[in-house]
Amino acid sequence: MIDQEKIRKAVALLLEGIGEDPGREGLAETPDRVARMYGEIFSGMDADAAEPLAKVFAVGDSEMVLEKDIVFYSMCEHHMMPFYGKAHIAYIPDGKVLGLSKLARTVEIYARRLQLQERMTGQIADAVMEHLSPRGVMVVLEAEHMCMTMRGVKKPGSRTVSMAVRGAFEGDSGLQERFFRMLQM
Ligand SMILES: Nc1nc2c(ncn2[C@@H]2O[C@H](COP(=O)(O)OP(=O)(O)OP(=O)(O)O)[C@@H](O)[C@H]2O)c(=O)[nH]1
Ligand SMILES: [Zn+2]
Repeated sequence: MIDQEKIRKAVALLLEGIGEDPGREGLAETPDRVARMYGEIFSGMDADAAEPLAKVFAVGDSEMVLEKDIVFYSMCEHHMMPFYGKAHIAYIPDGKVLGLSKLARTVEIYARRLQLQERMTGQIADAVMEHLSPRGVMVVLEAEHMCMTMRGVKKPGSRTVSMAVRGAFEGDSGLQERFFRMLQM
């Protein structure tokens, strides 16, 4: 559970630490604003992917389903700076499909935490496997990390691509190629 009072105190201290006066007019409400903002951008801390993934629809035989270009914003756990980009998720149903919005809701749950891109990629794949039990799932995330663009090595435009495969996609380069072909369509 997010402790807004602790965040407010920490932000006031942070302002002092960078040499600001937390009491000056423009900053007076900043600790409270940041606490509310963190409540929003870390809302995934209190969320469980079991909830969006609980509602499924029965289907007969079905081919690969790809939900692509799901925009996400997350925060890297090393610098607490944003990383953001797109998630692409494919699964091969085994008699059940998800409501279309549910994969995007699952991405939101894992993005709105302090994250590592690779861990988030695996968590999305594992959640879909666990709750939908499809024949297989493949997740690709592409993102720009502000800790690499605004500071540090300063390489704007560089993107990190991560992928996770589970079930039928594991070791099946043909299926993985079909994923990338569908992504390009
Ligand atoms: N693998 C991985 N690395 C990340 C992610 N987000 C940030 N990083 C990296 O985490 C590393 C932290 O490295 P450190 O050497 O501990 O920190 P630093 O001195 O600030 O490093 P620089 O960013 O190189 O200045 C950096 O290389 C970041 O680019 C992520 O999602 N996945
Ligand atoms: Zn970082």
